[in-house]
Amino acid sequence: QSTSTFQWPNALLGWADKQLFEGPLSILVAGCSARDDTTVAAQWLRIAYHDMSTHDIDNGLGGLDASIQFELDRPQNVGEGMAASLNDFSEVLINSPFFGTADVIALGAILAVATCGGPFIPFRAGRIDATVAGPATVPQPQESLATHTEDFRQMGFNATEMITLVACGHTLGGVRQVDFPDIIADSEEAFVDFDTTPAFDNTISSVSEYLQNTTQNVLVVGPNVTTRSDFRIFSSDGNATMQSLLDSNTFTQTCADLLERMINTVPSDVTLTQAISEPFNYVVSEPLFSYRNDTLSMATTLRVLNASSSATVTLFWADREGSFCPSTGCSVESSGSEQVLFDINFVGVDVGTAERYQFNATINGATSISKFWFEIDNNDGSSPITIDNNGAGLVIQQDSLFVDNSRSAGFSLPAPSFKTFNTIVVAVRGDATATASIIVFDPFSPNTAPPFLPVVSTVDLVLDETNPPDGDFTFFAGNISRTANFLDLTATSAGTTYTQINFDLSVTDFPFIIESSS
Ligand code: HEM
Repeated sequence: QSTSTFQWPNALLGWADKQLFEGPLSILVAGCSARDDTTVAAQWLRIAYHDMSTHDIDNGLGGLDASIQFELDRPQNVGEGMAASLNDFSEVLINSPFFGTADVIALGAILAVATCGGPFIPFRAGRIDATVAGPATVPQPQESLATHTEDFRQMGFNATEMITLVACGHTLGGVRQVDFPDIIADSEEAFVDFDTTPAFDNTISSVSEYLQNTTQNVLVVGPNVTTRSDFRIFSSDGNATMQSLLDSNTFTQTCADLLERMINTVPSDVTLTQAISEPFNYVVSEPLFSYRNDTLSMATTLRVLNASSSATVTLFWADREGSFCPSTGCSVESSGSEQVLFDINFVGVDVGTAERYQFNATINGATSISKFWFEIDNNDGSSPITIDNNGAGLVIQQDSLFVDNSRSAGFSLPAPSFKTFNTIVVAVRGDATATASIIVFDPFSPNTAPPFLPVVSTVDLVLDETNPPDGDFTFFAGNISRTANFLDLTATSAGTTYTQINFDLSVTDFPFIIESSS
């Protein structure tokens, strides 16, 4: 078993891998053409820097914490790209109870740099979103070199690192006339790019064009001398740092290191996960259960990196007492597989191939399941590989409370309501005297302008008249938004409370029922 696979369950690492390698942000940011209203990469990098700029190394507060959502009315955060980026991040609906907007901003910066041909910066997740604005500490172009040097020191970067970080940032995008009419007077010019290539590079870039005195960067040569902040910063050490960045390997490597430090600048009480730079070897999706006629069904998938085309993959499980039951067949071969689409390919990052194997296990309802594991036989004479969570197995925390995958459904109501919703049916081991509720996490924000905050609500479930008791189970139901992606379940039955946290709704495959008016 590979060490590049995390101990299951780990909702944060699983989600971080999924959003980095298979998530929708790569599709949204793909392409790095000259700056216009359709290219988003540059503004995604800028927002990460502005959000990080609230860090104060002296007291450990601030950093990349999504406080930018509450700071957009400040002159230092002027820019149409700011609200637009937050809108992009909100629309993809990838926030979750443990993966906030700050993680999405960091991920956006990584993918923006990659799609423009820059280095692929490893991703750490686990940032904590601020709930209020941070201090007003983002440097502005009209401020002095001394002010900027002190601002960057406070963020954790010395004077040389300041020069480099600005040069790395200002190889993408440029200045918008509507945002900075004092810098670009000509209202006919919508954008003035920092350099003549949209790419993240130094060959024809902010660095070489600056040193050759051919730069068009308005923060270097703009008519307004007061706002030539890049000129003051770049020349502050007699161009020594800029000269060193002429070497393209130095440029790429130094930018990779500093941008990584930038996006990982977080309040000192925040602990980030391990760095992820390649997909985990094996990823197991949320097991989906359903109970019918005394039988428990479990569906799950296993993603295998660089899978062999001749592989046979088998799911095994142990019953409630922990025993394995070969005679009654506690194992099932995968029902099929599909090639994984690594969306990160859209930004030019090649992470190899993977196959996702599907499993549908039919489990004796009375003896149930306590844990499962997988075996991969490549059928090439090599020993089969066991995927068993470092020996512990993939443990089902309890089998007395679960979302019933085949009884839950999506609905679309006819006019005049036109409402759409999911009806979540939850199975509880117990009778009608049990109670059940769910905490619903919906990443869709009703706000039309930042902050785009997720909606978290509690729904008390009611006894489900359409699903009469079956075996030991009674069913409870409630309606939730179709964009909700995570649930915490709680039920109390005969004095015992059961819980299941972070149930991943995004992998469910409920039927969708369109009701007609007749
Ligand atoms: C003293 C420090 C800095 C100042 C005064 C400054 C100033 C500016 C200004 C005025 C713009 C134009 C924004 C607009 O019109 O929307 C801009 C754009 C940009 N800045 Fe900076 N910046 C600084 C440092 C940085 C750093 C450290 C980074 C990242 C590492 C960065 C990344 C960017 C990017 C990518 C853009 C282009 C945005 C776009 O095209 O939408 N900046 N900067």
